[in-house]
Amino acid sequence: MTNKRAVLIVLDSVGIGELPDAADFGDEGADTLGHIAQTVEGFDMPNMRSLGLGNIAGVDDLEPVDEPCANFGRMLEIAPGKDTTSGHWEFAGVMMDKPFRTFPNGFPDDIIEAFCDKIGVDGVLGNRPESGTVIIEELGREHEETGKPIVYTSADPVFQIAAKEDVVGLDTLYEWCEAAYEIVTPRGISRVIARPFVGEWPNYERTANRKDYSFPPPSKTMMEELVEHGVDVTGVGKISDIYSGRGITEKIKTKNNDHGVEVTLDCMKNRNGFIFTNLVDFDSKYGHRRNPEGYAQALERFDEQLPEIIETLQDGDLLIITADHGNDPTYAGTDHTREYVPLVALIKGGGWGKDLGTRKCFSDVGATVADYFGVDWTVGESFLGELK
Ligand SMILES: O=P(O)(O)O[C@H]1O[C@H](CO)[C@@H](O)[C@H]1O
Ligand SMILES: [Mn+2]
Ligand SMILES: [Mn+2]
Repeated sequence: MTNKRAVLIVLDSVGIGELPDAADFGDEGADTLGHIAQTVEGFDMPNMRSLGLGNIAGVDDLEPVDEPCANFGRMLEIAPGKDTTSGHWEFAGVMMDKPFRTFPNGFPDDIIEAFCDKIGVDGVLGNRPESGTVIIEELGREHEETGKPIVYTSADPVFQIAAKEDVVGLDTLYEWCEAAYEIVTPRGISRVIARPFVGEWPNYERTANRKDYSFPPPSKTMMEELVEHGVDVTGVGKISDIYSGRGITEKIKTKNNDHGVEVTLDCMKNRNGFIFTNLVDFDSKYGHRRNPEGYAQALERFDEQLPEIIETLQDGDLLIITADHGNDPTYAGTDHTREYVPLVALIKGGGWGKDLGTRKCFSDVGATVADYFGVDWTVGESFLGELK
């Protein structure tokens, strides 16, 4: 058992500018944070800037500070995907040799037929890449009349099933997802997602009963190594789902970003070990919805909460704040964007103001966390020494 604490907060989708291979993903010029700053008048994150956010190479739309109170840098993604799973697995040292499969024209007949046979329905609605809110508004009434599942995907390797809670029932929706998981994961899809919704057309609302069924990581995660060495790992938000529970000793689901921060603070006060949080609203509520104003407000809200996070750290605690991919709310389409992610890191009572440079892969995060707990881990390069 350890009495140390490391806190990793992933601001889901808060990218800071195109990666060198962005064109391969159709994402040239994407810059989530930069374009929000350029589009939304008065946008600022003074507390993140005081940690060094504006000092990061390429972050040109937020003012740098003379003496950043944290260490700062940016990270390159190696994984051949810009989805949440690829990014998070890379944090944990799971390197993918081939990308997951995406279905820009919808799922082929054999997949849909196998799915329908297995759940006993005579067809699905949708079956194309689409925004989840757009597709339920378009097909929700037909779904209410027929009871057929709304199936859709995105630029991510995901099979998503939307159903109205009072039409299909949550248990049935979850059974459909389990059936789909058996069919689609052998075909290179990383995740099946239940997307329940409620309400009356056209004011449907998606609910927190969303459930993700993730393909397990193909190799050991850094967190499994921690657990083997007696370090507790608490996953806050969708962390446990992303790793299929591997290396997570306790999972705490959250309703929204505020709740995610609240739970993280509570864990910091009452737990030891690795506290690993994902704040997904930036991505799901604003990035995919192409809503820069909402995105800016959510970022400013996190920024307001940051001082309490810093104050709650105890001497010697490690804090890392980063992101898993971009989702530029001013970019064409409604999908993620291939971007650098920011890196802000400190040890309470340790050094500050160091430029951690451009890290060669997201796995440096996992290597640093393992190093912090004194656990041997070979994937990625630890920057712990720079923080002391
Ligand atoms: O548009 P919605 O339904 O929010 O879906 C988004 O959420 C999925 C998983 O995070 C992404 O693949 C994207 O399609
Ligand atoms: Mn994500
Ligand atoms: Mn997303």
